[in-house]
Amino acid sequence: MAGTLVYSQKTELALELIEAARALCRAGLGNEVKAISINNRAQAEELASRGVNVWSIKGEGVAIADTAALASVIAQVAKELEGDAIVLSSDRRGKELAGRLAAKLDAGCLTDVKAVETAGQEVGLVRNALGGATVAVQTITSSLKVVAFAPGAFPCAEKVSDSGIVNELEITGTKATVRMIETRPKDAESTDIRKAKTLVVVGQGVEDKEDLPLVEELASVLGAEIGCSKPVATDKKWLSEDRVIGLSGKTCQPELALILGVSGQVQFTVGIREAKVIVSVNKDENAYMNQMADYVLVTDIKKALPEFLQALR
Ligand SMILES: Cc1cc2nc3c(=O)[nH]c(=O)nc-3n(C[C@H](O)[C@H](O)[C@H](O)COP(=O)(O)OP(=O)(O)OC[C@H]3O[C@@H](n4cnc5c(N)ncnc54)[C@H](O)[C@@H]3O)c2cc1C
Repeated sequence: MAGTLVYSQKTELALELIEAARALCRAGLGNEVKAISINNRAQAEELASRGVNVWSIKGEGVAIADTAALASVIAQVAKELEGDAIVLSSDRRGKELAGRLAAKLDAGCLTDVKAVETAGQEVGLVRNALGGATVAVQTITSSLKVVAFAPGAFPCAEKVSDSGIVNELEITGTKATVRMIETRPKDAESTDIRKAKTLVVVGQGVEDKEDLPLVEELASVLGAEIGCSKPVATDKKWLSEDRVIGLSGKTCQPELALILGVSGQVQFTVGIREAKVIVSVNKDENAYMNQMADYVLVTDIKKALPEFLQALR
């Protein structure tokens, strides 16, 4: 038995993956967590401070956006270190990397994994199935496994006094397939709604864009972040995609979710069902969202928004 290899270019996610990989080891997959860091010495040291040995790889010309080149590098390292499992983050880039690596290494692969269980003699990987309507425990039967964990599924590994070792490794001959022309920071409104204690959620029931400032004011009075259903971001483009809740967005666990005009399709509710208190405002008393809510207000949002603000200001 050899190692479980962890990689994410984002340090916070890599720290979560260390805990995920430890859970895999406890369940019987691999006996040592090892981390990979590519062209990022500072990250390598941060990971080592969590008590894992790190391979800090210098890959000339390997850009983070170049998932084909990243996959080549990680595949080489996995062979060298005789990894049993490669653990990635199920964010956009991580999912692409997972598929590429699995194909390169002839490994089985699961993405969007939320937890680890033992399933008989096997390691069970817990993930949503049937579009989020149910939860399944699945196993990978190939000897080498690629597992991508949902961001936030595990807490970040804590610093320990006994740091791991940072090993330098140079990889040459990787062919870059992407040329980086420019990098830009995300726009200022970008946020991580997964961390919000209170969420005001905009659904398509918020029919007029002119009502968004009222929603923003309501969020500000409540000290809340704004989330949304998918069509509000992807079809209407009123809010950024990193605010989408659900299967193709984020899974949130706020103390309070005030949900404005969301019908409650399973692809949405899978991302909010762990909220402590759900309030649904919907003019349709039979909306699915209301079945999950702790409190339901059957009314038109146009009427509810000013009244909420008047009561809370
Ligand atoms: C593979 C796949 C992945 C998906 N992933 C996601 C995902 O991650 N997140 C997501 O959200 N969706 C996702 N979807 C889409 C999902 O199925 C729904 O289409 C979407 O959630 C609907 O958004 P909505 O509830 O805002 O809009 P609608 O379904 O149109 O619902 C609007 C609601 O507002 C109410 N309403 C209308 N006007 C008013 C008013 N004036 N006052 C009060 N209430 C009003 C209506 O009664 C209705 O209940 C996915 C779909 C697929 C196929």
